[in-house]
Amino acid sequence: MPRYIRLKPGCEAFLQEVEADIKCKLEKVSWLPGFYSIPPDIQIASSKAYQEGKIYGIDASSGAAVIALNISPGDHVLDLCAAPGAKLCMILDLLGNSGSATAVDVARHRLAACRTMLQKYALGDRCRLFVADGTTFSIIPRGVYTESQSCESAMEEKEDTLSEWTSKRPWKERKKAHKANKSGAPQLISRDQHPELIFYGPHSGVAGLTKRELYGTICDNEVVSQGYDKVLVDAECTHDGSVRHIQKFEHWGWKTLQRRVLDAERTDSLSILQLKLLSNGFRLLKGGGSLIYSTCSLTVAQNEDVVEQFLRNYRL
Ligand SMILES: C[S@@+](CC[C@H](N)C(=O)[O-])C[C@H]1O[C@@H](n2cnc3c(N)ncnc32)[C@H](O)[C@@H]1O
Repeated sequence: MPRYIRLKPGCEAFLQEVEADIKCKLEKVSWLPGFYSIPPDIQIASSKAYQEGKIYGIDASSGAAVIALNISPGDHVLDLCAAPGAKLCMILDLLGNSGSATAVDVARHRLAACRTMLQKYALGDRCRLFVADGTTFSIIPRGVYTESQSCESAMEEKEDTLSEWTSKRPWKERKKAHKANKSGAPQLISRDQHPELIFYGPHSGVAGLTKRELYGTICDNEVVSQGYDKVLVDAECTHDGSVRHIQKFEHWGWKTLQRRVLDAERTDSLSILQLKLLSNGFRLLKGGGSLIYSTCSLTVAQNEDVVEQFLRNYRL
């Protein structure tokens, strides 16, 4: 199985330099712009090109899911299960200097890794990251504006206006994060917890909004005109379609395959989660927009069945 890399747009002139750096020839993937295949034994993590953010390690199948979104300039894109962020980086590269991307993930530590990746590739300008449950996430791209406001509440809100992002968090927040880190448990947000904004870029549309505008909700009818142009639901799954993931069972022991991949209770609850994520992603989609549902599983239960059930629910 070959491995794949994606060249950062604008770095095409460095192709030969990258080849010399990782000591192999890059084979262009004809159907996937910017993608190249390399032999499986090539390690890119220690290369200069990777460390300088000229190349990304990303599977061709991940690239295919993003290409299917058909991103156009100015699109507001929602990535509902975004961490660790390989597809999000590609979305932001395709958006360039227009539109915005909103990335959501239920796992704080995974989304924090995504933030690090955005910083490495200098892609955070038009992006905002929310730790939130994608099955209930309700924040629209540009904020909810309320027309009739008393003078007093307008004053109060002015004080609540979000200024430019700073990585300096109030000590209470830092203490909480430190405590959670120390416990070693995965930091997952619950369904009814308020979304937590852990990063936003200067052109993400957040700075200047009041918290009420940012977190305000609108009715489903209004989403038709104010929702996202493109939604990616790259749902949590059993990863059985990833050869590299399945190879890890050589190390974990094949006996654990039953528990990790084939367990009926786990796959049933995953299908329910997948359907909820897909339905909520669709709820936030603008009229005429496009949604891509993807998984890295090959099971019918996590793909065709979920989509079929979704279409039945919406009578589509
Ligand atoms: C297949 S991974 C996504 C990979 C990612 N799109 C990328 O390209 O790097 C699935 C992600 O879904 C997240 N997830 C699981 N349940 C979720 C939920 N209820 N809401 C939002 N994200 C969820 C997991 O934390 C995990 O990061």
